[in-house]
Amino acid sequence: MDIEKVNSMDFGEFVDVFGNVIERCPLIAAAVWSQRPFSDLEDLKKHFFAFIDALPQSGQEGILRCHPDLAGSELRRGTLTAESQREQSAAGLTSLGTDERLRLAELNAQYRARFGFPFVLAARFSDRAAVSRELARRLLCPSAQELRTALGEVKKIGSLRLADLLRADAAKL
Ligand SMILES: NC(=O)N[C@H]1NC(=O)NC1=O
Repeated sequence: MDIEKVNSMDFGEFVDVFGNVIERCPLIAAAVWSQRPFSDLEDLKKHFFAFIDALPQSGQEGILRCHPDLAGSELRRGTLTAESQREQSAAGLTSLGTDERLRLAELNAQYRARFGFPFVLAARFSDRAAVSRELARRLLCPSAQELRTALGEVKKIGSLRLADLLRADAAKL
């Protein structure tokens, strides 16, 4: 999809297409639409990220809380968004053995109890061993640093989703 196509989208179409660039936060796409036209993909991405950066800490933590746990109950129940399902599957989290799943669940619970939001990691840049390792490592980080790290991961996830959307549509042309 070229940027002219993006710039020509009405509000409803834009939110339909870009509403899950940031997991379960269509409000961000709704706000970004008002800032069109965009010069290119990078510019579009910058608007998504600037919105996140401008939020107060409570809003940034809210974004993190919209993310499902990695290898958590939503994956087991089949209620993940299509994007999250693909990402967790790519990291091998859909085929964990019981022990590994329970260990991740325990680490996820400890992380949430410590920081007040779920552990977020761009699963497509990772694999099942690295997810546990990172989770155990980040559990020990100071809160302010951890908020920054987690928001960086949200941006990595968003970048990959935006790139997919623009590429996928190009393939159809
Ligand atoms: N908790 C968490 O990191 N979830 C996200 N990570 C990812 O790559 N997709 C998600 O839904």
